[in-house]
Amino acid sequence: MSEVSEQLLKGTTKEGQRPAALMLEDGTFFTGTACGATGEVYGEICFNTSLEGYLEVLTDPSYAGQIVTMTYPQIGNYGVNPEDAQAARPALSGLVARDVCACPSNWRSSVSLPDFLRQSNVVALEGVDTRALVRHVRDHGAMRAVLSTEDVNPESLLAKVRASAPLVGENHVQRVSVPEKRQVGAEQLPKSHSFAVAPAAKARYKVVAYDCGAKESILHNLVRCGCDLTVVPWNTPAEEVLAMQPDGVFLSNGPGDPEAVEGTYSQVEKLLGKVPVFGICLGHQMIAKASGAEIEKLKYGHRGGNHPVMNLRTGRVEITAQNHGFGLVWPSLGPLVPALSGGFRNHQPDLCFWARSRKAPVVDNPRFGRIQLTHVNLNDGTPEGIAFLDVPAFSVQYHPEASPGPTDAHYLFTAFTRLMDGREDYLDIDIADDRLAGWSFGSADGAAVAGAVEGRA
Ligand SMILES: NC(=O)CC[C@H](N)C(=O)O
Repeated sequence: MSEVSEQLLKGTTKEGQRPAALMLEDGTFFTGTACGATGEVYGEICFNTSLEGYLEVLTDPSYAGQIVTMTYPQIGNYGVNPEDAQAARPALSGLVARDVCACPSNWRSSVSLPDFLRQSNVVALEGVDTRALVRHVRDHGAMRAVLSTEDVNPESLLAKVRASAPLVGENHVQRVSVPEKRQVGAEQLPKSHSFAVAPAAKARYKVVAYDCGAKESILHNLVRCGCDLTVVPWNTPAEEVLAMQPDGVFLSNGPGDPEAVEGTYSQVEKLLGKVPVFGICLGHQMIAKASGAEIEKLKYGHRGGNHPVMNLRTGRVEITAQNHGFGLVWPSLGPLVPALSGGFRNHQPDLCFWARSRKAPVVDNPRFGRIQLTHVNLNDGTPEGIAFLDVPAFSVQYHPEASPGPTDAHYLFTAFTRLMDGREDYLDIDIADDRLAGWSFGSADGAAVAGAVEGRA
């Protein structure tokens, strides 16, 4: 027991449920009860602060290799509606929660969360003091963890977690990408799509989407904006993509360490400048890697539905959904272009600097010319969006599709269609214009917006 932290936190147990335990690699130990599948799983411990959307989190392929803790204390209250799932099955390693509801009340629900976890073979633990766990990760950083319903012995769990593989260096993308190409069009859109108030725009853009573990809602948003999608595996050669003569290429989100996804970023390097490119999250990191940038591992990442991001071009703050553990090192993209950067020094953004500046600085990238920093996270000042000024490409680290989360950043999908239209002002979109894409921000008149979409198509 000597190696095991003093902080042995006893969780609550529900009658009739099997005991389960979570051990972190630094010896911090939590106990509670099993509320999903039984077994023993390994992964990097992380936490998500969304108040709702647990099914979308559970089925987001970007969580492969991670044990996710939900900070909201009651999880499962509204059950599980398969139409909200982001992939056919969960890819995460395990789930940790304070209290999981076995008797949901919701007309859309078809199964309770514990039943879904068991059917999907997700090992889950409840009864944990998730506030203590999250504070620990926040103070000490992301680390390896083991979650077990088979073994609750601290010594043996500690030995096992210390022998497990770290997230860094491992390619998790290859196991969540599509095995072969598939088409996604309006017929694949779910019948009930929260916030969508109009039918999908007529398909006008032929887009090839690299699937590194794409969330379905990202693909659906692209379709709603008028994209006819050919979804291809993560390592599809650029030549094959260009031979399809697409109007644009999309790079999806995805799990794990971006450094390990050379199969994608080496192809992106060959696509930039030849076709309009848009990337989200891992897709953004792929574009950065293709441009020779450095990527850093964040202390404990950003995961939730309430992260403020400033659009440095407009000065507008968006409340965004986030899920990433790595980020771009902005100065590594190239030397600053002082004439376009308002006299700022070229350093990694920090909160005070960017909150005051509201300038979108530009660097000169040796491979692709001028690149502008378009978005920063206002919680910690990290870079969250870039736009290339000499080739048609842009990307964001956060999630305009939300799912779960607010839809403030939906305009980025519309921006992609404008980029494919060859518009220079593609990024400078007013939310009112974005409503033409058939998206409600809580107050839209559905009929009027639907009419506008018909007119546009
Ligand atoms: N959601 C994502 O695409 C995550 C990207 C990457 N795996 C990260 O953690 O930073």
